[in-house]
Amino acid sequence: MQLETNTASYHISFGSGLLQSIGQCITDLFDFLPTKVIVLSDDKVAPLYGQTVCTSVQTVVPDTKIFVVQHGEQSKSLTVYDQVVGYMLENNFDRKSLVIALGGGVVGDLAGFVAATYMRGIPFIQVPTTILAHDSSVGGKVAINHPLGKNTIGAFYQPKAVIYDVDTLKTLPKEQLDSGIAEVVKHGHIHSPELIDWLMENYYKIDQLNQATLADMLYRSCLVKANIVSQDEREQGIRAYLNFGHTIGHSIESALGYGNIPHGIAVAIGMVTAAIIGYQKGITPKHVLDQVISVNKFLGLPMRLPKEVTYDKILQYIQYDKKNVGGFLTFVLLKDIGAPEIFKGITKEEVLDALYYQLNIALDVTKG
Ligand SMILES: NC(=O)c1ccc[n+]([C@@H]2O[C@H](COP(=O)([O-])OP(=O)(O)OC[C@H]3O[C@@H](n4cnc5c(N)ncnc54)[C@H](O)[C@@H]3O)[C@@H](O)[C@H]2O)c1
Ligand SMILES: O=C(O)C(=O)C[C@@H](O)[C@H](O)[C@H](O)COP(=O)(O)O
Ligand SMILES: [Zn+2]
Repeated sequence: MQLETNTASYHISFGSGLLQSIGQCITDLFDFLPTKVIVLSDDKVAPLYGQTVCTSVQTVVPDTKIFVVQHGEQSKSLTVYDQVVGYMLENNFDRKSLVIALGGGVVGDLAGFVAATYMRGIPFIQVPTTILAHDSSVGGKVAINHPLGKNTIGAFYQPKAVIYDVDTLKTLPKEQLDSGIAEVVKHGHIHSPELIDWLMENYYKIDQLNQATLADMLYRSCLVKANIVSQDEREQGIRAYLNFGHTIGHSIESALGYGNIPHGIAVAIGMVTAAIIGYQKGITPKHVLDQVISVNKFLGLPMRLPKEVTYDKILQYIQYDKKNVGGFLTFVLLKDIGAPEIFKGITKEEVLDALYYQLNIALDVTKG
């Protein structure tokens, strides 16, 4: 799959055994080989795949080093960013060096932000290893978190390539499956009713981690993402649709302290809240709200806020959402499945009403 934006054009490869060929990819991508390569990974992924990647890259760039951060959302921080940049400076990484992000969305966002800012920008390649990272590795949003707001320190900076070796998914813990599927559901709700149907029909194989079905799902979901990003790289309009469920989702993540809920799980809850807000405003038809709820139920995705998150905290953190303009809360709401729209000026009362409603349906669903 090729993604064309205003600033870049790059290939997203899906397949088996791709980690072993990253060295060759680098040769194909660059007229002049990078001077040095830093492979950024985390302490769960590096022991599994770090050596394979480094060995492949070292065949073309002998000066390749791996830098390993702790796994988890806490690594998307200024502190860890500072450690990576410090390491690169001390080891004489220059403007012709290359960053490779080997891992899930945390490593991808962090490494991308390092690449975007190190000496005002050096190239990077995304090597995603989670299901969720089909979303994070494509499209060039790179960021770290501030304690007050998710991804509030970041950039739009496209990778030179995305290399998705689906063999890596064999070691992904099962609990990461749901989080990744939530972003597939999001892509379906905003752009592709067919993707939702496909997901429901194929869920048995997905749940069994059937590799071919997983690869098919990632391809279908990436198509949606690539389509939207190619039309609106810098979120001047329709790219905000990709934020469906994220206003509340990000607030839940911030309220719990980063790393205490997987991103996709928070988004799954946020999609239900957004569907309720839309329903209560007369924008989202009841059958669409019902479908959002039933898809979550079918896939075993949660419906309600974690008990520890108070409504006050949600109202506090939604203030820092990047979609807000001039202090007006902005939500992506559904007019239909596959037909989102951006709504400015949602009030805190409307959000609170939706959260009460959500608690009640969540209780009903649990009873049922
Ligand atoms: N930039 C974007 O457009 C975008 C889109 C969606 C999400 N995100 C960001 O992505 C992050 C979440 O990404 P994630 O869900 O991939 O989380 P993650 O990167 O934390 O990975 C989840 C866990 O799985 C482990 N892991 C990863 N790959 C593995 C493998 N193949 N085998 C065994 N273990 C493996 C990791 O060590 C980690 O513990 C969030 O910070 C979110 O904000 C960004
Ligand atoms: O690519 C996008 O655009 C998205 O919104 C994708 C989201 O799934 C992702 O979580 C993104 O990082 C959220 O963006 P943000 O601008 O709200 O931080
Ligand atoms: Zn997301």
